[in-house]
Formats: sequence, structure tokens, C-alpha cells
Amino acid sequence: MLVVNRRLLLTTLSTGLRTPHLLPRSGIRFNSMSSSSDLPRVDFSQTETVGSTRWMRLETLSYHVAPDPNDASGDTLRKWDRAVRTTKKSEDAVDAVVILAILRYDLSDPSKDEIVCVKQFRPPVNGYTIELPAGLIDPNEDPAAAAEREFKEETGYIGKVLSVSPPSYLSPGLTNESACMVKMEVDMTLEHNAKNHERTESHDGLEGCEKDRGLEKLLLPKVGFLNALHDLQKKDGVKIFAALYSLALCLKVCKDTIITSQHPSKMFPLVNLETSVGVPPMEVAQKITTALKGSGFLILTAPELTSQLQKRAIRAASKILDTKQSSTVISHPTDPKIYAMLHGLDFNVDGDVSQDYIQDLKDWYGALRSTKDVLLRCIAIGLGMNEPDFFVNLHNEHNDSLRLLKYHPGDENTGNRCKEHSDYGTLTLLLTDGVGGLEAFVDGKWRSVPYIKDAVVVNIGSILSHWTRHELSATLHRVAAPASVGSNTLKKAVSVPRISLAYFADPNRDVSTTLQGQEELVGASDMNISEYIQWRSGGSGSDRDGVAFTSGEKDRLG
Ligand SMILES: O=C(O)CCC(=O)C(=O)O
Ligand SMILES: [Fe+2]
Repeated sequence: MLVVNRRLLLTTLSTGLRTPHLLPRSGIRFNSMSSSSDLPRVDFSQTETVGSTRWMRLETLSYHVAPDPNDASGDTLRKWDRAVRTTKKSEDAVDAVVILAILRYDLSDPSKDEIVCVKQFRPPVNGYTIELPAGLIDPNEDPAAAAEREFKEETGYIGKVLSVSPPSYLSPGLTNESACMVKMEVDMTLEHNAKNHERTESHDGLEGCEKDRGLEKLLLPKVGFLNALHDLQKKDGVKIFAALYSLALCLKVCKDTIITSQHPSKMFPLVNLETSVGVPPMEVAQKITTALKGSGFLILTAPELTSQLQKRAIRAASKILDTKQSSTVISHPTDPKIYAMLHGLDFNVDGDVSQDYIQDLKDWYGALRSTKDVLLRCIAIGLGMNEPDFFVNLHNEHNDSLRLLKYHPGDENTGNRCKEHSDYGTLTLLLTDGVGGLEAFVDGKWRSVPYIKDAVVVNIGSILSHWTRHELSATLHRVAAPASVGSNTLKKAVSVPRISLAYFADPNRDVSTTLQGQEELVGASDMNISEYIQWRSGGSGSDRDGVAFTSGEKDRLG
């Protein structure tokens, strides 16, 4: 978009230049005459060099600004300090190239692409940074050639230049340093690149200063790039180059836009939580609360619920549920499924299970735990409560459980794989392997809850519905199959096993099911949370003769 300087337009109008034949066809006016409308402008003849080293010069610039009618002094001269590279040949010469290089492993599958980054010690920030590969352009070298050379020096790969940007400015408040952004593609099926790939990160080609600074290449996935940067920042304390962070944000915004535009469901909206800590933006809180007041369901993406963690959790659940002769794995007495209930962070799984799978589930559980707190804050804010942490404080014992579920394959005669019920806690976060069947009873009909890759389903349980005087809905749901009454589920879905992981958030044990000043939860008079959960779930035994929904919820089912 072209931004037209308002002051320039006004000056143009008052000096009478608004005759139609002076206007370019686009209708945007340019003033090429030298007048006060050229201002502000630097007067380089007055530049003072304050200090200089081999590589850098500190200058104080003088620049003129337009007279300010409110400034009686009439002073139009201003000063600004800047750093200049001593290698710069002229005011407009480009100093450097910054390289966005994409490693292509499979030309038909861009989801496998990686972005080449470099980690190095940077004395000005007294720490390690993660940046794009970059380097100064040699005298008489063109930017594309400089990019190819620098890229090979820093990473060992041979890349093909796809585009070169106009000069862009790295920190224009501080320096006139400029760089062309060069986009490169690295074909990893080429022998040279494949060979170089086998070597470890710090490679032999580096010399002098680059070696001293411990420069090493880091290959980060293009899908989930922003999360990969956050992880590095959190775990290794690396400092992130601003251009790299903007690139990661743009990739994320594009991905969210594509997913949202493909999924415009009002009943089960897709919401991006945007943050995994603290207080979420008001707009997000409102979207979440509106959905949970409506269908009681929504589909959620959140920074901590990465695609990688989700894949690992599904695989771990599948492996654990396949463990032979494990007392942790229970056959459901009525539904065609097996399940395992894991409580707290010390998952106790009986049988021969790799600790790696237990760790995968612990990581998933940990990510859900912080996401749960942000969701509870969203709900408090969205309901207009004064205390955003009201619900969080009622959950600070973190009495959550993770139910791993595996549904057996069936055929067209198979009915419900999980019979209709409401969840009894406060919030449920559900991850599935994408096999269909989840249906919610909304506005008198069973409706399929869509599956969105890399997202989880969130729904409200009876306690939170009750605490909010049913402003939030504990909606009945089920995992249907073709023979379920009123089902939309296809035969294809039931012909394969189905894995899901339901994370149930329960409040602190000694909280009453009835918050002060409210009517009691139907059928649960005088129970604390422990007793109530016992009553609803049927205890910890395998007979599961609990209560699937409260009588009020049953009325809504009709
Ligand atoms: O497996 C599913 O998709 C849903 C499971 C469920 O609703 C539950 O276990 O409460
Ligand atoms: Fe459920």
C-alpha cells in the first residue's frame, strides 16, 4: 500500500500544484520540485565524525525539518547520531546480504522443508543469537553472488538463488546499514548437500572470527517454526534476530488464516489461544466464552500444543493401550473400547512400557496444564468477572486426569463407540487421531464435531456449567458409529480403530460442588468435589456404573 504523506499533500495544495495535468494517472501526487516540502532532509556537508574504528564510525548528522508555526524560535536544524560501516562505499551502497534458505528434502512435500539458521556468539548483546545466515558484500560483488558465497561459507550447502530484494534496513534508528534479503532453495537430493548434511553442526569451513564466535548452523522446521524459536529461546536462552522472528510470525499468521478460512464453523469455532501463559487478549477470551456459552464446544490451537507433542502423545497412547497384560488398561464394560486413566504427573503404568512413551504423555499433560489455566482465565474474563484468576485459583491442586482411549473397529451394525454423556469436571481438552465419530447434541440434533489437524477440542463439564448457572453448556456428546440413532458418522470411520486422549480438569478436592450463593448441583447435595466425582464416574473400578449425565442435562437431550 502506498502511504501518502499528509503534510506533503497539504503543501502541494497550498502551493497551487493541484492542476490535473500534473497528476500521475494513479491519482497519487508526487512533488518533484525542490521546496520546503523536501524536508526533512539530512545535510551531509555538516556531518561530524565523533569516533571511528577499523569497522565502524560514529557520526552526528544534521538535518533540516520544516518550520513549525508553533515554534517561535524558528529553529529547523536537528541532530541525530548514527553508526556507519567503514566498508560502505557510498550513502546508498548495500552492505550485506541476509539469506532465507529453505532446505527441500522432498520437492512434492513442502511440509518437510527446513529453514537454515545460524547460532553464534554476538558480543554487542553478550550472548548467543539465532539469526539467518548473512554476510557483507565484497567490493564489486553482486548480492546474489555474495549470498551464494556466504551461504556456502557459513553452512556448507550449495543453494540456488530464487530472488533478491531491494535494499532493506536492519535498524534504521541506529544505523544506515542495509541488506538485500536473498531467497534461496537448497536441493537436499544433490550429492554435495546430502553429504554436507551428514556432518555435525559446526563444520570445518569456518575461519577466523566466525570460528571464534562458535558459529553453528541450526535447521528448524518450516512447519512450527515459531514454536521452535520459542523453544530455543526458553531452553538455551538464545536471543532472536528480529527479522527471523517476523518471518516466524508471518508463517504462523498465514497458517492460521488458511486454517480459519477453510473452517468457518459458527457452532464449533476454531480459536487460536495465542498465548500459553498469563492473560490472553480480550478478543480471544470473548470468542472462547461465546462458543462455550453456545454449543459448549470449540476447537483450539495453542502455542504449547505443538503438532510434534500431539503426534508423540497419540503414538504413546496407542503403544500403552496395546501393552499386553497391563492392569492399567481396562476394557470398558459396555462400550467397544479399552482405556487407561492416568492421574497427576506421576503416571503409573503397569507392564512393559518404554519410559519414552511415559515422557511423551507427561510432556503432553504439562502443555495441557498451562493451556487449561489460560482457558480458565479466558472464561473468567469473557464472563465479565472482576477476578481473572477466580477459576484458576479453584484449580491450583491440578487434579487433572488423562484418559487414553482406543475404540475397536466395527461395521455398519456398530452403535455408539462411547455412549452419550456430559463430562463431569470443569473443562475437557480432547486430542484424537482424526478418525471421525465425535458428535455433540446441539439445538436438538447430533452434530459432528469437525476434526482439525494440530488442534484440540475443548468442552465444558457439568461442574463449570453449574458454577456459571448454566451460562456455559455441559453439552451431551458421544462417539457415534453408523448404527447410532441420528448419527452423521460414516461407515469408513468405524472400520478402523480410533485413538483419543481426553484431559479432564477437575477442581480442588475440598471445593464444594455448590459455590456460595448458588443452587445446588442437581442430585449432588452437600457433596465435595471428591464425592461428586466418585458418584459421577462410578469410582475407580472397572464396572463404570457411574452417572452419565445429570437429570437437567438429560432433559435437554429430550
Ligand atoms: O474419544 C472421544 O473422542 C471422546 C471421549 C469422551 O468424550 C470422554 O471420554 O469423555
Ligand atoms: Fe466426554
